[in-house]
Amino acid sequence: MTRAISLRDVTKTFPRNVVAVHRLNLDIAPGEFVVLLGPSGCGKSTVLRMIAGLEDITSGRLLLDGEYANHLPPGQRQLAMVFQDYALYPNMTSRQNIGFPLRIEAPRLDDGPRVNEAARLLGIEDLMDRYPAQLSGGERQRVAMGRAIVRRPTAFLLDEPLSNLDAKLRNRLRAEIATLTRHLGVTTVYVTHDQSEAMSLGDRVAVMRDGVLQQTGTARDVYRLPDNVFVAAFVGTPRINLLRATVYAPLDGRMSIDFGTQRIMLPQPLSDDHQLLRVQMGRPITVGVRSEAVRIAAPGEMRPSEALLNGVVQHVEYQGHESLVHVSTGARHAEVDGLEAPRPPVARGHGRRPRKHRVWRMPGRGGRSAPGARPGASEAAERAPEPPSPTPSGRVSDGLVVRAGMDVQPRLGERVPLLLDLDQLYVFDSEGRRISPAQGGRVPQLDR
Ligand SMILES: Nc1ncnc2c1ncn2[C@@H]1O[C@H](COP(=O)(O)OP(=O)(O)OP(=O)(O)O)[C@@H](O)[C@H]1O
Repeated sequence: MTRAISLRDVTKTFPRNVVAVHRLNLDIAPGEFVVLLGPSGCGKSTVLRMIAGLEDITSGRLLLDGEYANHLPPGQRQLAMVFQDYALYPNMTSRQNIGFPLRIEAPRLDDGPRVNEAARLLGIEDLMDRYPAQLSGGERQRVAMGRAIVRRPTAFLLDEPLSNLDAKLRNRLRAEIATLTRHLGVTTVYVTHDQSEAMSLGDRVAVMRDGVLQQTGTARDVYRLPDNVFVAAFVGTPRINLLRATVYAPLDGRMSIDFGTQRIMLPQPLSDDHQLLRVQMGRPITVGVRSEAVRIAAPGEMRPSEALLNGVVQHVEYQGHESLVHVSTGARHAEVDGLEAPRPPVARGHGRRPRKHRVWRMPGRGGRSAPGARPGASEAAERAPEPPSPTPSGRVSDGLVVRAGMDVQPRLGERVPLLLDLDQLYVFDSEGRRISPAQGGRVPQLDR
């Protein structure tokens, strides 16, 4: 049996007027796997605890299979919760820990068959006579999962169940949890602040910020069509580049986006999405550029949908199959409130002065130097940036992060041309709402 879970206008206020969750609406279908994602303190655990009955709902309604359930004690909800800290009884073996809920529920029942079944599903048959102190973190979490599934709950509520484990084990257990819940066909609500975990699990992701639900959708939709700048910044690795800009839309000239030190002209005729930018004329906007939407390549290789910017290489993160190149364009980066860790500022050239005016060459392509911008496509070349200069705090403004294949090996301080795919540009208004691409219209593609 599985469960539909609905939250209708649910608010949770703690003493001293701490609003942990504000008017949250979420419908979870029977058998669905939904991930609650958001930074620390955004209210994810509180939502889960309200569903479990461990926290009272201040206002709004919880429905289980369409029935009002705010008043039901936890034991009557048939939901199983798993926490990050396992919470196993240290003086009980795995077998006793897993069987414990059954012994409480029905002391005379022979729990053997159900405990064995849980152990088999989790592949922990050989660990059943060990005590928690004799188990690794991953094994303990499997036992905790066993204790959750043994009661054959109608839904799983998992609160960061893997965050105490190392990265490799986390990946493995993540896949196991997804397989197990699918096999059991049980509704699952999974809380995490790790966006890569959220993207790899679950049918849908619900992104929260400051107690408010920002967006729900498949991982792909949330990545491709973020409703606002917060979702765009929270979902995706490396984090989306967010640049402050202004739209210029003269009646008798071409529309352009001005980044302060450089400007890109939008191709004519304007696409429907670019038309939407006209009303933003003169207002501050935020332009979002994912690292796969910009490439380091000679202007001669520019495609019709691309525009040129110039920048200076600040830092290169070697990743094996590719590099993440941080390039300073002189554009100002937009800050997003409520994100845990802003990108660390990049130290200027690891202590070395970037070499000024080094000309970028494409390795293995005849060492061609970058010619000027294509007429009409961009004003980048005429207004190329100077190497990054320190901010008043002494930090260098952080750069645009660009993915580069192994055939591109830029050096620190090198000036490089950046080809920006205008079809993959996101534009957010001064309130952070996505203007472009419009819903249902052209959407940036993941695959290139
Ligand atoms: N019992 C409580 N009393 C007062 N405030 C609380 C209580 N529990 C949680 N809060 C507050 O409610 C807000 C949401 O907390 P919650 O634990 O739901 O966030 P979270 O997104 O799960 O965070 P984390 O990822 O760090 O666990 C926070 O500001 C927190 O300080």
